[in-house]
Amino acid sequence: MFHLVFPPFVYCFSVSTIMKILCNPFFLLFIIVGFFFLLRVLLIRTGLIYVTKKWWRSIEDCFHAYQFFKVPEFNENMQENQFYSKVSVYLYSLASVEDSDFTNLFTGKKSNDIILRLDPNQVIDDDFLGARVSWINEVKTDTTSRAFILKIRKADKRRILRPYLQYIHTVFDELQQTKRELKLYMNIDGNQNHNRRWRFVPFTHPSTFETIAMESDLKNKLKSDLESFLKAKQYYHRLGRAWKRSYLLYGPSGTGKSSFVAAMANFLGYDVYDIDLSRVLDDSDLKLLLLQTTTKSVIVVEDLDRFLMDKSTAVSLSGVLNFMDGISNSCCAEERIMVFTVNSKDQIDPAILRPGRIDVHIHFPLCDFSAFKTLANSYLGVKDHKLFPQVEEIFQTGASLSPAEIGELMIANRNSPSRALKSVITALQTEGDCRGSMDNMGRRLLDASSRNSTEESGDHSGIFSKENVNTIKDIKKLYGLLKLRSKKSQSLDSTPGHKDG
Ligand SMILES: Nc1ncnc2c1ncn2[C@@H]1O[C@H](COP(=O)(O)OP(=O)(O)OP(=O)(O)O)[C@@H](O)[C@H]1O
Ligand SMILES: [Mg+2]
Repeated sequence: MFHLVFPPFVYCFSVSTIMKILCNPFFLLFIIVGFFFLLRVLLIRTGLIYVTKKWWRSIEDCFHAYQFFKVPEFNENMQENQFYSKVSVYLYSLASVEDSDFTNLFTGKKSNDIILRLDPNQVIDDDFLGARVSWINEVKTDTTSRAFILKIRKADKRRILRPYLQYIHTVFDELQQTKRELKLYMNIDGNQNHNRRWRFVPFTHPSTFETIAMESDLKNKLKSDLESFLKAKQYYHRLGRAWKRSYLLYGPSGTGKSSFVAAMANFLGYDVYDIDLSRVLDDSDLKLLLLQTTTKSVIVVEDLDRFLMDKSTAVSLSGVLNFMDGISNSCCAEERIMVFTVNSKDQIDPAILRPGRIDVHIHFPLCDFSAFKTLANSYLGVKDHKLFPQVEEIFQTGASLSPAEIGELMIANRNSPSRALKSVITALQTEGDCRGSMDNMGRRLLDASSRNSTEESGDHSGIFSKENVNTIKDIKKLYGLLKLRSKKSQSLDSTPGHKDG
């Protein structure tokens, strides 16, 4: 038989003493705090906290009346609602997007950037002046129309709505100043969707004025032309003119016209609207597209001459003219640059080129020795080389290639500048000489001659017609003559009376 024997001090705690300790408020407080601490740890560790918050919120929601404000993506004229874009930028800057239950992840502008995108009908919470508001990313699958819905408590509305909307404007402006992600808009097939005609992707073209091989004087002139355009809002308004400027880029294929458009957009920080004329239904569809562009944008129509000559577009000449004039209308007038690219001005109707429709004509020639040196510097990191004199000599014979062709040769041989230069020399001697043939050299001569005659007399017919250019010998003779003349003239021929930008 065993007996439990406790140490003597245990017998000191009588039941009444234990009761006393339990009823001690400090002990009770300690127990309660400890309990809540453990509960919190449990909720957070297991993620039950989120479930609890959701329950709590739905209970809370039952005791409040809410008001809803819709911010649609387009207005009734199908023009983009600027406030929608602002809300979008604002919401993506919120930490709650990162904390939300579900978010889409996409590659950003740089390949190692990751950006978050809301799912259709996803809800994002925000706090403002102690009040909680929610945004719903409404996407209707049947109409593809999108909107943000602001949900705000009626009790808070009077106090916070206006300052909150103002706050969104301010945050947007600040974010725009620090980083603006440019967009490249492309028109989608007119038959597919009559409402949403533009689709965009981030505009990531790396071309800048520094990477374009172009006569430095001309480049500087163009830069200051754009700079003064940016500052000329008051000036244009005082004249009662739309704050816009139109450029015609003309020259053979691969001479940098498209790259220049990208450089312009990057320089101005403008979005690009690239109009594919083959996807435009008719003249009024083209106007609708213009109507749906936003301010601070470069609107580009590439290869206009090809479309008009091949008739591979449903848009007529008068449609194009109306489109060019349409930008003067108040609805789509502000802060827009319009750019048309063509291979040659010869086939273009003079009505398109008239002052007011085109303000600045920029010629993109095939490579000369100076452009070649710029390319060698940027593609190969070579400022001077023992093969340069040989290259210069070949250029002097009239042989030439486009910057695109020379660039490709340099990229392919970028590990060995000597090999790259040798391959350029070989190409100039073989293919470059072919440029002296009727098809290419003749075109260049006609291009150059029409440019000179345009600048000097306003006559588009050109001094040299194809019939006059018969033999390579003739061509080289004429080319030498033209080179002398073209040295005197400039490639930037701002239309008289339009030096206002
Ligand atoms: N002047 C230039 N300076 C630097 N790179 C150039 C230049 N011209 C062409 N390139 C390079 O050649 C390639 C083609 O140029 P781009 O597409 O701009 O020519 P394009 O004149 O628009 O041709 P196309 O008339 O065929 O559309 C680009 O990769 C570009 O980097
Ligand atoms: Mg192009």
